[in-house]
Amino acid sequence: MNILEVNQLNIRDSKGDRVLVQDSSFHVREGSCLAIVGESGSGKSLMCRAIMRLLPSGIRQTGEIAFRGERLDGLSEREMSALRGRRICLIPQNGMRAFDPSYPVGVHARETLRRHYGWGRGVADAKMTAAMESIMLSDAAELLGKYPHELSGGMLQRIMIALSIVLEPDLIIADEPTTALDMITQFEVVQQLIAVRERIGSGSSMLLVSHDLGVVEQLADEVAVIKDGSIIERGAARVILSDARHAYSRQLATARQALRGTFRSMMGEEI
Ligand SMILES: Nc1ncnc2c1ncn2[C@@H]1O[C@H](COP(=O)(O)OP(=O)(O)OP(=O)(O)O)[C@@H](O)[C@H]1O
Repeated sequence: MNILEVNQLNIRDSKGDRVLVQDSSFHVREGSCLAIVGESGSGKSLMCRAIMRLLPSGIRQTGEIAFRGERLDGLSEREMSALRGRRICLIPQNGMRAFDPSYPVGVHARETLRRHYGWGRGVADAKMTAAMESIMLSDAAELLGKYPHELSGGMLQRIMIALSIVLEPDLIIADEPTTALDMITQFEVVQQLIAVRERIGSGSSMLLVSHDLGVVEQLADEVAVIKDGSIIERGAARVILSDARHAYSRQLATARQALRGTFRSMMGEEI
């Protein structure tokens, strides 16, 4: 069964009258991870935000988006906001964007958990602390007391991952979760995303966006390749990464070889 189905998604800049994403269709199977890969500017982030119905003003979307068979494009804003975070959790590209800059990150986490689960401060903090410890973030109390600008992008991303462990969403959308992180932090964040999928119930479904096929190889079951706003190839991750039909996909796959060696050596495997 598909947890997410996107049909004929079109995204257009209504001011500039530019087509940014064209006729894109894809689905995420229950319990599996679909990676959308493509170079910078190809439309990946816009797709994620379109699913969450969080596109900036001036950008228009058309097409069908169904989550567990229910059309998201037909929901009211109130229904959609009840679903965001709780059932579909977006880990955005920029960790800073995930948190309200005017409050310590713990206040944001508490408020999110109160809104979705009705938990008070004590329960919310205890759950966050346990989730943070489970992904090797110690000193939870100190971290939760800090404002977003006092923490690095990688740390904010990890706190967001901890929050998604507590929220137990049905679907995680991870938009370039490792961009702008150094190699060690990238490796840790990927390990934590693997752990999140294992930890949440029978295995959380994931839509992963990345231009880094080293990361995709670690996480994805299936891959869709996007170029200039259109999906040009889809298939099982091992096929796309090793035997893609499209020249552009093969080019991306070649670029991954260098990263693959680094990841393997970090994992202690022989290259
Ligand atoms: N608010 C906006 N108004 C107009 N054009 C936009 C807006 N946001 C994004 N775009 C354009 O849409 C295209 C796709 O952007 P998008 O951010 O989805 O790319 P991406 O594949 O996620 O790349 P990256 O990994 O660099 O973020 C780009 O050409 C970008 O300039």
